[in-house]
Amino acid sequence: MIRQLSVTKLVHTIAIRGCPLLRRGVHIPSKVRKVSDSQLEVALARNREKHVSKILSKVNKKKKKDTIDHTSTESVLLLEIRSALKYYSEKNGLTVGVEDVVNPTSLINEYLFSRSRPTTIIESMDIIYQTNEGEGLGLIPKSLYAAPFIDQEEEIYNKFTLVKVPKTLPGDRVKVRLNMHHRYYSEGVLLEVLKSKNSRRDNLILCSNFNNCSGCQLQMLNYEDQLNFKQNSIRKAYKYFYPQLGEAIDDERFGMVNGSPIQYSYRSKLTPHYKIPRQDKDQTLNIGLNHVDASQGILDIDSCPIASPTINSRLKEQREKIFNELKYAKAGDKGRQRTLLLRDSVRINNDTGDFHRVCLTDSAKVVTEKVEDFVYQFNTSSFFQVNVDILPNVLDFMRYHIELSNYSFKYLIDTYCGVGFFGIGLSNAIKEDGKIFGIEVSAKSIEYATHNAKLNGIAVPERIQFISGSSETMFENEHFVQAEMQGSDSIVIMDPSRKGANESFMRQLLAFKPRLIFYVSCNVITQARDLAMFEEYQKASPIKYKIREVAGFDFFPQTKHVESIAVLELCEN
Ligand SMILES: C[S@@+](CC[C@H](N)C(=O)[O-])C[C@H]1O[C@@H](n2cnc3c(N)ncnc32)[C@H](O)[C@@H]1O
Repeated sequence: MIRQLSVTKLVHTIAIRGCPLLRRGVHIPSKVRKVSDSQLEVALARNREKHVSKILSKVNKKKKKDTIDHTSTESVLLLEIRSALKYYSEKNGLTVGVEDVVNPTSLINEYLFSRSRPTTIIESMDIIYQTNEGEGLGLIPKSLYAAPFIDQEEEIYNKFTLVKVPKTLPGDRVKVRLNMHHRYYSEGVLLEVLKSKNSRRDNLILCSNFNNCSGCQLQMLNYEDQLNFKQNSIRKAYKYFYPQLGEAIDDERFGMVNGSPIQYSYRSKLTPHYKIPRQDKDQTLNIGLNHVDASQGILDIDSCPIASPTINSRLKEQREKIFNELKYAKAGDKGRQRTLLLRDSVRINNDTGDFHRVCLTDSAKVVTEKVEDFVYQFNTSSFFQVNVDILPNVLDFMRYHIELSNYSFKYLIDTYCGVGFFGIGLSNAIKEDGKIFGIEVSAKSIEYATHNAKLNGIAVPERIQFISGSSETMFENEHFVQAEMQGSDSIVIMDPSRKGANESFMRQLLAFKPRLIFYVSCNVITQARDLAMFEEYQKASPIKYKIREVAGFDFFPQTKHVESIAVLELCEN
């Protein structure tokens, strides 16, 4: 089959897959047709569209990153695929391994581009496994559909395609359309749930966009089942990345998830996006979140049931505004993607102390939040948790563990501190003559953390001090060193972003020897990896820690996400 491809698509294909198109007789510009794969890349990069080299470097960078990051989504999916096949094989007395689900290059290429891919409908497929991304996996014989797209029959004889389908559960029988094919799996789009032998309850789904929106994954489950799914995600992460914990992971309390006080209307921030149409006549404008089928771009949404009521009413107003202003879009802005900011904030009446919630849309405005008796202010680009209702429960959990230590702590060290949430929120949990240190890489967040300390009447720098810098530099910071803090008097909280901490931080943490450590994480995969690394360092050291508890908190009901808090205590020698 001869097909015209844009240079961008061609380069993308070459960068990702090698140059399969040459072998398949796809049209390639004559200037570069008779050259080797690498020459082709260079020729395209030098001679054709300006952005080609940019695209190549981006793809290469991603490839490079992926090869070293075992915690990337793709690497974890491969672990999940192995688990799914093992489970399926054991259940059915078969041996299906990853080698049996490999997609040949010709098949991958055939389904690469949304505009030209074949329409393949699988009328009936059973979902056998649920990944930690909340997607179902089903297995179909390749002979069912792949014969026209392969070079040799052996490539499909007795082979399977593993199909990943969002919004499905083990026990569902589904009708799907096949989309992109990757090396070990394919993407399926759910067309219909034919039958379910599981706890699916479609009548629980509150959102009319649920099937198409990439935001939520679990609305069809009752809340208890959602929490069980999340506990299972925590357990799987530890089994994959910290298997040394052994049977402890199977304990029924391990990773048990604390529910959110509210399961809808909890999100205090929403950032829908839209693309300004290129043509004046083309007034189709979708303002919303990504479609679950990536080839469909942005899904238009006019309300989101997990977002707060103030956000939803403001969303309607903002959408109107954008539609009305479309005709005034500057030529240079056409085709550009824009993000709409919707941020809940508290308005406090200084005379009465009463407060109510409003929704901000201007990124220059300052957000105010109230958790327990503390007030926090920050700019819209600073990090702050978006489910404020669950935060008192998290602080209570930490206070419980502090009390359990039966020790009067003098120091609280809040690493990756953002605008000071934990340091300020737990400031009463240490001795009156003690001190709190916070460190954070964003200088703007540190400005707000210091402001928040003062706002809440905590003496800066005598009682609390926030330092701008990378968390690893905390341990050599002059103020930190001058305070002559003893690890045995200290609690360290670490709350890194999704990529987790790093070797240097974990080594310094061990050397500092805090009595109690809270590792708060929005990515349990990197948390488990870091704690396994921490255990490795302990082997060469007399300092030993025990994991007192790993608990989940459901910061994002209806979605696949879970916050995991690991509590580590120093073992007495
Ligand atoms: C998940 S947020 C937690 C913020 C805060 N603990 C809270 O709950 O609001 C992670 C924070 O770590 C910061 N960060 C990322 N890398 C860092 C590093 N190497 N050192 C210090 N802070 C970092 C980010 O800017 C972000 O504010």
